[in-house]
Amino acid sequence: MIRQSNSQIGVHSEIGKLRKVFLHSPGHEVELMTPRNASELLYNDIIYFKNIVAGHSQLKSVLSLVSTVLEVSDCLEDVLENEEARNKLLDKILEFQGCPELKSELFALPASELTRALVTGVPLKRNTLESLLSPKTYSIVPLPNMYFMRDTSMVVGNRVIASRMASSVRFAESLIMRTIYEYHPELKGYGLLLDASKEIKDPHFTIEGGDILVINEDLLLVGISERTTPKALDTLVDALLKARNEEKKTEPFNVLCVILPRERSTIHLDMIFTVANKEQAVVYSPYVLGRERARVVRIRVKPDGDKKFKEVEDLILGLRSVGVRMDPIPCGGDDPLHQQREQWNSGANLFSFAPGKVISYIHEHTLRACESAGFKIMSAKDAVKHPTLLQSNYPLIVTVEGSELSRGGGGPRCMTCPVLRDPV
Ligand SMILES: NC(=[NH2+])NCCC[C@H](N)C(=O)O
Repeated sequence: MIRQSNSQIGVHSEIGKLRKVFLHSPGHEVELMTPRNASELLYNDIIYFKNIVAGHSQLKSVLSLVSTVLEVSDCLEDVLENEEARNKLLDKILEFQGCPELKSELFALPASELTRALVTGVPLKRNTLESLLSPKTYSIVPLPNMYFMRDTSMVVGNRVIASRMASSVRFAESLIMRTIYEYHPELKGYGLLLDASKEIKDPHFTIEGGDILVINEDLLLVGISERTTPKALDTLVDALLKARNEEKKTEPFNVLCVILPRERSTIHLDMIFTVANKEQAVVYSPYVLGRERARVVRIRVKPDGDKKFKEVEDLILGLRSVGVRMDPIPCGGDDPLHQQREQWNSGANLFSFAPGKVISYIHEHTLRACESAGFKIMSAKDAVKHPTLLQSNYPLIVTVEGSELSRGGGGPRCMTCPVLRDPV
């Protein structure tokens, strides 16, 4: 059953005024990384903890001024009080981590300690010859990517997608999110649009939130990438069709699929394209507009299930073909040198908390391009001092310190998972 008014879940755009958002403030789990395991843990480098905490808390303080902020560990702790939730989640995590013998010990922990154990990991006990000689360090691996909340679940329309992560080091994160959506009193009851988290055994079925952009009620942008497969997208399209038919929607809907290069800096679509205002998007021009631009396939789906596939010229024209105007603002400005350097550090990855109100890292050339496109720039520190300026009627970018955060591999959009936005 879908609740419409006083709905506690609902995302119908990338820019609607933010009401509720998930964050995870990075903790000890990111300090457990070493140069040896950084790349396996999906990091570009080991990072300096104090600086990422400082950068992230700037993000959180700005978002707290404009929206309810849900800390995922608080929500996890809440649901772990529920025995059924605790049981199911532990079974799933222990199964894929291959250590069911830890069940009774972990089950007995208070919710706060169990939360900590699940996020910062459980070291392998060296109490048998096998474990003594094992190359593993952990029975349950820590979750240093958890502050990239965007990827592990997403709200599309009034329903939730639990992701199937491409990398096993992130599996537990999506299982945690799935459990929160199923059991948390503030969030439960909305029904899953797609539970991809259960597809752990199928490597061809992966889908992550950084690849899904909700442009409007009838249009999704999806990256087909190292992280999101065509098979998962086909399933999502069918799930959307079914949900829309249940909701008695009579309009066709469109999905624009952007086939991304498989490079470290383009793991998700939101690394090359994010929406900053009603008709403006920050883009990595070489892959959106240039000669090396990504292929884009439009899928048009009618309520009777009829699907038409068509390759379009580029993403901006693809958007035009479905009635959406988006003027590109070039990440890094016009110089290919700055474009590459700033995109690598998540310069195209911005987060909108209202139409024309955006959070970005500090990238000089990208910010200058945004200024030329009509945005004023303000630091997070100033925003906290003068919060009324966030309500101004001009387009505004609030900057957070991201030089260390970005080395985890993502930017402001990656760190946020909107749960509720006002309609635009
Ligand atoms: N939506 C995003 N672009 N997320 C970035 C995630 C970065 C993270 N280290 C990973 O590789 O999974």
